[in-house]
Amino acid sequence: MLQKTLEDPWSIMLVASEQAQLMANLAKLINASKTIEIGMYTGYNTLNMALVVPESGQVVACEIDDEYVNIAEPFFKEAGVEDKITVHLQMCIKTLGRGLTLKTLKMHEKIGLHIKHRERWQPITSVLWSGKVVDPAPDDLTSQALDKLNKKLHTDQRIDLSMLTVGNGLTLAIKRYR
Ligand SMILES: C[S@@+](CC[C@H](N)C(=O)[O-])C[C@H]1O[C@@H](n2cnc3c(N)ncnc32)[C@H](O)[C@@H]1O
Repeated sequence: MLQKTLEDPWSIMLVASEQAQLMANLAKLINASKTIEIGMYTGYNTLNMALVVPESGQVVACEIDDEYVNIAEPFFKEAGVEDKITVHLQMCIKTLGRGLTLKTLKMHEKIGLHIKHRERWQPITSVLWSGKVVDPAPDDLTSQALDKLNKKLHTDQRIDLSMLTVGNGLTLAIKRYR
């Protein structure tokens, strides 16, 4: 899957392997049985999650580009985890509107979603966006959105935050219980 993805002109979108490994370990730590991937791309992290959730586990993957779904699905099958994965080929907002409650929630902020969730923690990738979040250009809406999200999370009293300089930046937002 990795090799196939690296042939794609947009392979820069691929999650960093050390991020994927950390998220898999965290998912194991909390015994996650359901995960959602918002922006699946060629399915690297979706497969990563499907390999760590239990047999009865569920991985929901949102993707709008069928080209990526077509790349991903044979690899899910080859890994023997296709029964755990449900791919929704549509705008993620439609899938998320179905009242999913999930223990681990990966939000790709480029999608521009603010998700209110009831679960404990949420990893968010690409929060550094190659450093462009430091001084977003006036026409760079993605960097502006990420900068806004980072600042919002930083002051949010409902969560504890860890922003890791791994890959393109990984934020772990952990809900406070008190
Ligand atoms: C940075 S890539 C995700 C990388 C991926 N999570 C991985 O494991 O490597 C973002 C993906 O989100 C998809 N996407 C963008 N907007 C979307 C939307 N509104 N709903 C669903 N998918 C979306 C894009 O087509 C792209 O494949």
